[in-house]
Amino acid sequence: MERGLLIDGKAIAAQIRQELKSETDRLIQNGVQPGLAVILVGRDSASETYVRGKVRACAEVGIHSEQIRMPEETSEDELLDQIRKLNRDSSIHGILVQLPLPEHISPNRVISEIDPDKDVDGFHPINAGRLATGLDSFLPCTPHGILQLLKRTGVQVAGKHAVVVGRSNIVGKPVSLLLQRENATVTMCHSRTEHLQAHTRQADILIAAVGKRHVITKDDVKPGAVVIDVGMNRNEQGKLAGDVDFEEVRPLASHITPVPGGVGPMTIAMLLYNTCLAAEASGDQNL
Ligand SMILES: Nc1nc(=O)c2c([nH]1)NC[C@@H]1CN(c3ccc(C(=O)N[C@@H](CCC(=O)O)C(=O)O)cc3)C=[N+]21
Ligand SMILES: [Mg+2]
Repeated sequence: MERGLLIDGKAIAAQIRQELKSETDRLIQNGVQPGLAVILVGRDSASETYVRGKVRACAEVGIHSEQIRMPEETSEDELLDQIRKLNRDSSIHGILVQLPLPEHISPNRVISEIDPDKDVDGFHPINAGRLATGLDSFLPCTPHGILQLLKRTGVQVAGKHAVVVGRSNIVGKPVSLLLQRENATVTMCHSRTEHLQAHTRQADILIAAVGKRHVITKDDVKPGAVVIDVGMNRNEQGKLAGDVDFEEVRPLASHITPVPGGVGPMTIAMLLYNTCLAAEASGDQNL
């Protein structure tokens, strides 16, 4: 049987970072160095790893980055104050508050406090609404990264049936909107979907964004499907596993993303992209 081609997110993300390096050089020559602030509240080892990855990627591309670490006991008001300060800081074009936040802080209140023009995650309700109504907006990084993987791999999206498993605000909902915008026919499935397999087996493009290790197995996939694995599941030892049973599904798939090395690096690349976009827009306003 034909083996599924690997969609190499690590390599495609490296290519995008290289493109963004030129963009950053150009912006710096015009007097604006893109700047990203990453706020991390509390200590969470997975979050620490991701934030390190973001900071390293910024340095590679020439984006100024600031890490703001706040203790676990930080109050919601203190965090909101920090965000307002960054909203006013003209050297910062993008603000990211690393999720999840401690239990006593409302992520919705926090995200809503970020200036929508600095919301490089694309999580602010203004940006979510702009995306849903077809206006220009910051695109959420993981969904945008998935679209870039499909585009740069030459996968045809228009007219195809995409099945999205998962309905989160961060991945499932926005990726379904982006796929529709690219003229796919989209089915959304979730934890309460009956006969899930009957849906996933119809997919020309299957997006697994469930958050459970290896829930998608070979019986869930139509032969020749393109399989995108958004899962980032860590076991007790911290080892990463996707939502897709990669070894089992790969032989059936036409293309498949690995975990790690698939969607994850693209999420960071698109964050850098949004930060450059924000810096560019700020420059326009200052002309
Ligand atoms: N406000 C906010 N924005 C986010 O974008 C955000 C967040 N909060 N909270 C956590 C999730 C998770 N996330 C990842 C980014 C990169 C990788 C990544 O680069 N993964 C590598 C592996 C990294 C490793 O080995 O741990 C890979 O898949 O190859 C993974 C996960 C962004 N998130
Ligand atoms: Mg503004």
